Amino acid sequence: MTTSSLQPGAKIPATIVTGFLGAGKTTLIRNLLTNANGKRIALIVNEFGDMGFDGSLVNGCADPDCAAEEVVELTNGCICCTVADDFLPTMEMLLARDNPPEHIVIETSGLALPQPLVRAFSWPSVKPKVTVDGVVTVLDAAALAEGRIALDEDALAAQRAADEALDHDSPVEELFHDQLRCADLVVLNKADLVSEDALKQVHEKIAADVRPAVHVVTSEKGTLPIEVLLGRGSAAEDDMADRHEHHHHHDDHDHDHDDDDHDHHHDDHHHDHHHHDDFESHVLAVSSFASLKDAEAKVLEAMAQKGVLRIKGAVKIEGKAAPAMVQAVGPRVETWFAAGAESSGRLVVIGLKGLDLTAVRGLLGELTAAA
Ligand SMILES: Nc1nc2c(ncn2[C@@H]2O[C@H](COP(=O)(O)OP(=O)(O)OP(=O)(O)O)[C@@H](O)[C@H]2O)c(=O)[nH]1
Repeated sequence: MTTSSLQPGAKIPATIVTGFLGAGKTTLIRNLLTNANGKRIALIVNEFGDMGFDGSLVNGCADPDCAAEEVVELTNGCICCTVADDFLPTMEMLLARDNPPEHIVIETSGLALPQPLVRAFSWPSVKPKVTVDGVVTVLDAAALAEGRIALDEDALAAQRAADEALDHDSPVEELFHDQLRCADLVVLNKADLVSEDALKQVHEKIAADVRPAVHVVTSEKGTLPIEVLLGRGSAAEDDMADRHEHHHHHDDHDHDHDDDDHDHHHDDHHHDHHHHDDFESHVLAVSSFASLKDAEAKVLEAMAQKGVLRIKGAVKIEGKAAPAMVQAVGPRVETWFAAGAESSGRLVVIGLKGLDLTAVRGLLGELTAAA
């Protein structure tokens, strides 16, 4: 099965993974690459060393234009390159390859602010070809439960002092808030190390810093389904207004009111009997929709049901030969006709265990026998 659903000529989606030292970014990404299912992912990191790839996963680079130490090919078809000097040249080099990646994942250094990196995607050589699919902020739930941002705050301070590119005047808490504010998905990692109650408190503590409609999921060792991590379609580079950096922070609560519903959604799907979120996915057979608009409206409504994170598939629209592709994540639903494609007449619904399947079925269709 291929997970690629790019429209022809579509921009390559890029996912930015942020989070402080030791939060579990590398662990999460390693997991993601292992479960790439043949999707060709390019990974941009500051240091290869961190990734801990074993030799069997690494090949020499086939591209004569790139220095071997800057780019490595992984045997699962993925590529990994380091940001040697600057982010943009690395990106341009990736885009110029004969066989460009299907998805780009960028691991930021723990102290980098995501906002300036997202803005770099508006650069003329990059903007037409790539879009920010989502900013994933990984948090160390164990450290946060103890009232710390990183378990090893001394190491964090040392990392900070050593990095001349950083603005040393802003307190580390501000960086933390900014990483949260820019997130399209927040991962509360290391859930195995904390109690249910502590996890709940951490969740409450960060809630005000997370933008409305952003999901907070918990994980152990960053193990999350690829569909939850990738394909969020946030186009963050065109949506910076609400991802502001620290200084406007106090205004945030005003925005939050109209989205109380969403916030409740996040709040009640955690902390049942397990320390990490379990996910479930269902395949629904959909008869047909009256129009693209009708499909969009129903899928949007289904996305608002408790626990639903993602809906995708290809469905029939009455009177149309071409099937409509459906991609939905968070508050965004995209539909488009894909001439020549087969309509599976099916939608895959992915979400947290216990999602409101009855409501979703009422809106979209029936479970297929295979599900
Ligand atoms: N117990 C537990 N340990 C974890 C979990 N996730 C990661 N770790 C461990 O935490 C340590 C840091 O994880 P990394 O993935 O290297 O963290 P990072 O955010 O990439 O850290 P830097 O690259 O140093 O910024 C490693 O020893 C991991 O094995 C988790 O869910 N539970």
